Amino acid sequence: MQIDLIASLFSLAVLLILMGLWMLAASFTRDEAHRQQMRLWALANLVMGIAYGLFSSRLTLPLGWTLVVANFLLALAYGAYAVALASLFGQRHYLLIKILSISLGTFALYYFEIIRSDDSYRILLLAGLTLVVWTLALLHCIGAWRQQHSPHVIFMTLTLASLILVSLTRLLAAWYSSDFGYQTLPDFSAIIKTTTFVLILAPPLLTVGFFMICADYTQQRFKTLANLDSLTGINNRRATLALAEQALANQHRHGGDLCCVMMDIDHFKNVNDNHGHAVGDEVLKKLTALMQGRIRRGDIFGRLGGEEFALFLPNADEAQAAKLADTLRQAIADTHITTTKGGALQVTVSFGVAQRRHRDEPLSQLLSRADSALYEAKHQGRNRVVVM
Ligand SMILES: Nc1nc2c(ncn2[C@@H]2O[C@H](COP(=O)(O)OP(=O)(O)OP(=O)(O)O)[C@@H](O)[C@H]2O)c(=O)[nH]1
Repeated sequence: MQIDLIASLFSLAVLLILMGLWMLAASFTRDEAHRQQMRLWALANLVMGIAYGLFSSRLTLPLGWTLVVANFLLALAYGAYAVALASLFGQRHYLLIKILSISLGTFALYYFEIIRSDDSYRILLLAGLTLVVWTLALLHCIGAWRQQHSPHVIFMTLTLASLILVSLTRLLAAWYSSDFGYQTLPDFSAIIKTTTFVLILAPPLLTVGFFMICADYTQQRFKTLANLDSLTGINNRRATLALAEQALANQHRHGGDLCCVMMDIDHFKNVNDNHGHAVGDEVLKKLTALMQGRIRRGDIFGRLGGEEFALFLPNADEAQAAKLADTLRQAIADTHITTTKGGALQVTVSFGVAQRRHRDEPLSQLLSRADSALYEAKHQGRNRVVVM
């Protein structure tokens, strides 16, 4: 099979520029959390498009300089891919290693292409140094894959692994062949044909993979946001009750105790009326942080709405739950909450505790009993714990 390499390279250049523009446009409409990474990737695609455009015009432009500039742009674009990946996955960038590899590669290119006109060493060095950048990109993907087995991260990992394999093959081929080069394009060896094919295919595949990972992340972020209370950042009512249902189902299966603690800030209306709604919001946030710092990892804590919170304690009986509730109550009562408006204020909280009576008691009933206990605490004068 004869491959028209020049036409393939030119088509790839056009494809990459179009993909870059598409990614850039998409970055404006997508979740802002990944906007910067998408723009960096888009820029890399545009740069890579220019690089492949230069490669395709190698027969019309001065060959040596065209190769040096095009390969430099290519390395830069792959470096940007790796940085965008690291940033998307929230990992270390290893910027210094990436910059060093790209700089060394460019210098080596210049030296072997312009000064010594030695194609074998050019390919050898370029393969070696791009290998470093691709390996880092691969490590970023493996790191992300370990945290979550997303099919798109696996796709990206496999594409990068193929690139690395191809790069190694070219490296070995360059090492063992003396007249290795592209000048006799239609006749070049099967190894070069295959590896070039993979190299050409990789950037669009990686771009699609990157876009899909961004889409996955956006979906996950929105899912998480839908479960969080926007003011305090803890579970909202829906998420709290869903987690509580899970805890009840676990208790049903494995046994053990389970308690529900309902809490409500006392006379919170006065805080709003006397200090303003913004201060009320600050109080809600600070009290949430205070309580969150004092509960166990496996406990389920959430804001049911307004100034009402719920805490579900797996493997805790009534006495333990009441003890924890009283510790929280005391800690809150002792805290002077400083607000951005200046001055400190103190609030108290009432607590209602109920233990699940039997393994079949539904959540609604447990909540209702905890709520009655809370009502009783308010009725008895507030700032207290009542067990139902
Ligand atoms: N700042 C702020 N206030 C809120 C928020 N949600 C509910 N509130 C206020 O919380 C107050 C609740 O008042 P009430 O239900 O009368 O209860 P309370 O004043 O705490 O009195 P008791 O519960 O009987 O001790 C109302 O003034 C609501 O406007 C919020 O997100 N931010």
